[in-house]
Amino acid sequence: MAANREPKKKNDRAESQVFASCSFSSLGLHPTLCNQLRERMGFEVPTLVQAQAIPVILSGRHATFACSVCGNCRLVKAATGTGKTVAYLAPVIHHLQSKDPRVQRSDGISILVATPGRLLDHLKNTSSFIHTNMRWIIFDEADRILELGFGKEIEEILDILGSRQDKSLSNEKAISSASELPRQNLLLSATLNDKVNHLAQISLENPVMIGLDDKKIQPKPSQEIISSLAAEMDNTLGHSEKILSPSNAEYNLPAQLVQRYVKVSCGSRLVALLSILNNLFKGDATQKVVVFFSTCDAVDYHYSLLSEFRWPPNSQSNVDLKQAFVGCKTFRLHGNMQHEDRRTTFHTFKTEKSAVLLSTDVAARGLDFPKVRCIIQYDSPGEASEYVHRVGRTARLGEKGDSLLFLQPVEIDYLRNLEKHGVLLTEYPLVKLLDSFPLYGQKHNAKKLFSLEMHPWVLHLQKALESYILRESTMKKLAQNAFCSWVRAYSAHRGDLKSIFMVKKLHLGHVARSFALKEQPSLVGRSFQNQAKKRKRDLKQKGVSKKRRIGSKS
Ligand SMILES: Nc1ncnc2c1ncn2[C@@H]1O[C@H](COP(=O)(O)OP(=O)(O)OP(=O)(O)O)[C@@H](O)[C@H]1O
Repeated sequence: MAANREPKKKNDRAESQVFASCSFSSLGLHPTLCNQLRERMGFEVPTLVQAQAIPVILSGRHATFACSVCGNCRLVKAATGTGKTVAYLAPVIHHLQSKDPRVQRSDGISILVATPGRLLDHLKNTSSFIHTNMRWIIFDEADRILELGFGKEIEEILDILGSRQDKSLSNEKAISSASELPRQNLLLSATLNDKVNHLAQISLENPVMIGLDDKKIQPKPSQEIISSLAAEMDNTLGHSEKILSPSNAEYNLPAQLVQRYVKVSCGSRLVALLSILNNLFKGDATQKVVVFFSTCDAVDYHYSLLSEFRWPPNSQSNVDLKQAFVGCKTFRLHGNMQHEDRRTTFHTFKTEKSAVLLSTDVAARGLDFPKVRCIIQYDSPGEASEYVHRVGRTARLGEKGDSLLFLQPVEIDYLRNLEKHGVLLTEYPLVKLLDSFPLYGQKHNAKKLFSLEMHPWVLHLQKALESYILRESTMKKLAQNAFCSWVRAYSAHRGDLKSIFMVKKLHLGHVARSFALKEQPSLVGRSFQNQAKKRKRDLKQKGVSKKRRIGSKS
């Protein structure tokens, strides 16, 4: 979440329906905190999810509220970029600011941000880690924590903290001893699934679902807001089973987000990507774009290619006249980079006005880059929830945003998968775009094409790219590494997705073309096949059934 000193005015985005028509103070927040939100962060009014969540979280054991729902458990589901962070942090800070006597430095840690593994370790092994006054347990990106396999750790944490609902002692222990106030557990995500459902069941008693009908928030005094929200939620929801019914698996996407897919055969993917990026920055030189890849190697290769590849490629051209093919600064972000490099990239890309960021899923969730205009998913995301989080890096807080998903013709069924979650995409007119590139000073028209690969512009750019990679040995090595890890990642799709992203259906020669490799290098092919054979052998020896093994992708 970013500190933003430019005041964001509600009127600028009247149509976006992101902001509520009430003030922070009317939600019951401490006046000092309201001033800080306005003066230091530039937040004039709350967003809709904040207007819904803040009074509910603030209410704690409030009598008016307690009559309709049990006062100590909350569940927040709202679209990406709607201000969920402040929705839970503001009430926490409000309580810290209102404490009498005031919180002292010597009281220790007031807010602890932790990963499940480290937290559990401290809870078990650090004797000086005192948690008796713990008031809130907040699971941000709850579904991801569980997806990553931290379910057991979370259950243990809840057990140790006495916050698990199915334990006989939990209600007694869940009262924090110093404040005598009930502990609140908050789960947050833009996407909920069965695993979150389970976590909600074991950690939340009659949770309140925040982020339902956002439009009903009107300016009212805080007490009235609390009462009316309580009544509204009670009428709409009633019990937790209803809250977590399967219909809620449908994802909240920003209404103003324009979602498209581009159907392109494997061998023409790279040309399509570069042409689309070139066109985006030609159309508007001041914009930011994020491109998602499946592996660190793929990010490294495309980063070098975008940074180094010059245009026009003709060797007779004056070197000074050659330019980068895509007219903007290029950045990369992935998990194999040094922490400091990642920080620098993050902060620089944040403030850039015109740039493209190439990234793995390390940037798919939670990261808040202002003014990203377009998200390109060059490698498909897998689970639909990951699609939602990736596209959520644009169209934040009511801003405009576009997203583009690359799919090969054999992968087109992935659209059905998204449709099941209420995510609908329209097709991007790729041929029209390719037709617009002048060739040898002439515009061409490829209406009578049999396939995209035969499009004159595709042939022209592909040839230039392949010659470039052939000349540059470092680039060739990067391309080969990227090819290998791309195929590995492709073969690691799981569940239903295995029948859509079938490695058997891939023509490895065409995959090589998508890395501008003239041929599928035999060494690369052999090493991949050897690795696949070895994996199979290992699994057989261990008696393990065929199971997903990605290793670290991002
Ligand atoms: N009331 C407000 N007024 C103006 N800007 C705000 C307000 N609340 C939050 N923001 C800004 O909105 C942006 C998105 O907020 P945040 O990152 O909390 O969204 P989120 O819902 O958690 O998104 P994600 O699901 O992607 O993590 C941030 O830049 C934040 O500073």
